Amino acid sequence: MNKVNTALTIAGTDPSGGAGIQADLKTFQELKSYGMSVITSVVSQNTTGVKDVHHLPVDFIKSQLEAVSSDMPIHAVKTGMISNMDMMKVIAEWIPNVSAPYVMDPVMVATSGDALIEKESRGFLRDHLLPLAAIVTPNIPEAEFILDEKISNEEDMKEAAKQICTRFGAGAVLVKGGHLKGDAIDYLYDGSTLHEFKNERIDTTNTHGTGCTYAAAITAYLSQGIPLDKAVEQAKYFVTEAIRHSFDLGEGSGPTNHFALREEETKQWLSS
Ligand SMILES: Nc1ncnc2c1ncn2[C@@H]1O[C@H](COP(=O)(O)OP(=O)(O)O)[C@@H](O)[C@H]1O
Ligand SMILES: Cc1ncc(COP(=O)(O)O)c(N)n1
Repeated sequence: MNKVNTALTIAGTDPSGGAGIQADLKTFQELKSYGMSVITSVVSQNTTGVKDVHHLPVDFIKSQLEAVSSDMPIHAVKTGMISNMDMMKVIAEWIPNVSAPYVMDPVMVATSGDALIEKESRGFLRDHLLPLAAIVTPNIPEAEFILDEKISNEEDMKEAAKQICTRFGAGAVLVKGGHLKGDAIDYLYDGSTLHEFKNERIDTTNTHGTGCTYAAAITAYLSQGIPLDKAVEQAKYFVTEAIRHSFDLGEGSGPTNHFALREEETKQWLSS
């Protein structure tokens, strides 16, 4: 019998394929986890920004969650865009029934600057979903909102990772430094140890969906039983290569390349 590890994403969509559900499923597939998805909102967006949003009825989100969990094993689960409090409540009630690591990407604003969740629901996300997560992956503006403090440098990022973990109760916190200048550095605090993940900053504006892709890669590796610090280390490599080999598609911030590792492998194979 074929054995496979499964990963579920609960998020909004991106018809241009670089972010949201589409980025998550591509990443799961590349990393050889069986991908499954529950859609929260259908988003009319592309590399230039969000045009329109259609929220699915909460009962329909519940129905999708029940359909997948009543039939399929779930080895890791990730959430992305959850637009409002009613959706958050349904998901927060459902998550504890799944005995699998939960990766929370606290999506608030897209790279284009468009808001993806209601402003007044951000606090609910922090207070009710974040404590359920094995790992939460805020970028700098998201970490600033969670703590209500400014984050200007690496020392602030390290402190923010610790504070979010201890004050709000996530199992681990990965503060991502994509929005600072200099090297692309992220800090993971797992409740006892601080880990640094550092890569050179790649000179590109093609960063649409990087946060989704990174969190999805962590989810895929966790679904395979890889320990958290290794899962983040490998996911950092995956997202860096996805940015390095990103595509100049669309008029705005282009998408990352989810099959970049295959290109690297092919190059290594050809030169060996
Ligand atoms: N230009 C870049 N070159 C290399 N890595 C980057 C670049 N921009 C972002 N990253 C990395 O991509 C990941 C996503 O980070 P970030 O942009 O902070 O999140 P988000 O997409 O949620 O805003 C992080 O590992 C960050 O360090
Ligand atoms: C449905 C959905 N979810 C998340 C993002 C954030 O993407 P980014 O990583 O570019 O901020 C997005 N643009 N759309």
